[in-house]
Amino acid sequence: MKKTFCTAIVLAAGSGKRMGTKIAKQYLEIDGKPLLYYTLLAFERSPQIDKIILTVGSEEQISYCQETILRPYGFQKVASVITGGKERYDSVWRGLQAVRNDLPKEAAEGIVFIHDGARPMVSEDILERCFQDAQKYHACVAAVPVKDTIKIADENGFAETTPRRDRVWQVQTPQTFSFGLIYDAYARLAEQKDALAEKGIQITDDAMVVETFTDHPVKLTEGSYRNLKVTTPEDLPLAEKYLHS
Ligand SMILES: Nc1ccn([C@@H]2O[C@H](COP(=O)(O)OP(=O)(O)OP(=O)(O)O)[C@@H](O)[C@H]2O)c(=O)n1
Ligand SMILES: C[C@](O)(CO)[C@H](O)COP(=O)(O)O
Repeated sequence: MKKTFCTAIVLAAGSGKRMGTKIAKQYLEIDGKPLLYYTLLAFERSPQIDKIILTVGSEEQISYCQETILRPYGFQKVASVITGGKERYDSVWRGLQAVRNDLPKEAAEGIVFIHDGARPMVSEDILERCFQDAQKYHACVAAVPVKDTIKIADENGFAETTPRRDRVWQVQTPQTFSFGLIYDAYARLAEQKDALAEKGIQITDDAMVVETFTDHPVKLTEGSYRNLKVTTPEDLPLAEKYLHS
């Protein structure tokens, strides 16, 4: 049976403000290699992934990635390196358009994995589970049950509500979709993002775009507590520990 074409959009166009380092966090090194190397390696090695679209922060970063990561380490699946946008969702939208414009038509008939470049610990097991669930449900996100009690705050910083902990999940990436579903949802976001911003609606993940513009349910797929997003300084030694274990 013909394999479903799978594309990964790896997001690395952020500036890493919360990390507080001079260079963007995705280029911080572990064992002499940038974090982004490890993220790309997971998708390069995955038998599910056919092509990768990489979004970076600038034209200079395109050259930097090609010369210091893609060429030296022989990444074959990276089909395009493009510049992202101001917000994460802008970068995703540019990546989705690249899938449609730069890749064979099978890509737009297949599945797309949208993944944070700052999550270098993504495993083949997670990719496989996301592939299976995306084939079955057409929309899924890697996620783990929260361990702490979560509270929703009011505007004054007081606890307002406490959701049932057994119904609260901490969402990760990849966020994986049938390409047409996520492309059409993002096309509507592109038209309405200013109106949403005026209403104070923050689009912080891709599932939200599907939830906002479609009635399609999004499956929560088992991720891993090791699949952390390197965001603040204390995350780096943890990522290093996980990479070595
Ligand atoms: N305009 C943006 C913003 C973020 N990202 C990417 O999306 C992922 C998750 O975003 P986040 O962890 O917030 O990264 P930054 O935006 O770089 O971090 P910060 O918010 O601390 O600046 C990262 O791999 C980041 O590079 C992106 O491609 N384009
Ligand atoms: C998409 C995400 O990784 C899911 O947890 C998260 O929302 C990204 O947020 P960020 O502020 O762009 O890192």
